[in-house]
Amino acid sequence: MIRGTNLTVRLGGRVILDGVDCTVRPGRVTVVMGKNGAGKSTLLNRLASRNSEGAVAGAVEVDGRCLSVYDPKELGRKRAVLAQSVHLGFPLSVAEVVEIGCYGRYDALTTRQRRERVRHYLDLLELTDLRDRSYPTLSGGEQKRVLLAKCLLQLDHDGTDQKTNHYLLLDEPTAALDVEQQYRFVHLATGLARERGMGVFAVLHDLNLAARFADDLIFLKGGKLVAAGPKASVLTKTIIRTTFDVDCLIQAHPRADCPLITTLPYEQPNLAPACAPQRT
Ligand SMILES: Nc1ncnc2c1ncn2[C@@H]1O[C@H](COP(=O)(O)OP(=O)(O)OP(=O)(O)O)[C@@H](O)[C@H]1O
Repeated sequence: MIRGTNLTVRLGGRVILDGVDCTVRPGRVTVVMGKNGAGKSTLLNRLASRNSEGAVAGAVEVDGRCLSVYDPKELGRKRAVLAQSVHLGFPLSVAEVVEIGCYGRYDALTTRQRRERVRHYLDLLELTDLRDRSYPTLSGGEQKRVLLAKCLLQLDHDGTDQKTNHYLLLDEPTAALDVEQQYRFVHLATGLARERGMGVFAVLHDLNLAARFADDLIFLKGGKLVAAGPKASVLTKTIIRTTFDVDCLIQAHPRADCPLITTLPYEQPNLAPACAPQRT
């Protein structure tokens, strides 16, 4: 389990994360939600990094050991992080970017084993046709899938350490994906949690994707925890209103075993130019 206690981050003279407690459990999908600037990426970075910028209080334990005592390679084999966006300044091919996922075990794998793994994850993420393309020339959604393939390869455990927990920390993984790819991704991530016992932590903006995808939810507002816990207990109208300042309806989904959330429109903003001539 990844356990964060009293996580407090101060940046640019402001408290960005304020005494947040949270857990990421193996075999479960935990989704963090909140408005822009609520502190979601900051929380993810704090859970993922040995030296997190601006951390002024709190502790992170990964499977009972303090995050800061992990050797970087050991930590890299235990958890992979998909950042919100990654810009490469040099033209690596798609296959080369995915192969970076082998870094933590580079010496332990033969060239053939590395190639096989790269091929497997390119295939899994439907990237085989793009394998020789230059990464910077890909679309945003294609780049996201390449980085996800790299993360999965990073956690590929060869069947040798099945009992070791692995964690996938994803910052807006579906943001640039088309509708089909979003749902393919959701099935892949939930499959990794259910079948391989992976602990998945994801920042999402889509309430319905979260309602379908998450086991546990964390709601943040202004760097503070609004609520955290199993989906059934925290996915409520009151918590959504407190977090997003938006009213909603929560109904049973007609086709899936999860809630369906409809956000309700609020007053239209006045779009008239500020200096519009007054009508007489
Ligand atoms: N290095 C920094 N210096 C100053 N302020 C920062 C720094 N990094 C982040 N912030 C501020 O911290 C707040 C939280 O940022 P964070 O990226 O965690 O938000 P978020 O909830 O992930 O937002 P979004 O949904 O827009 O991605 C924001 O107001 C942001 O401007």
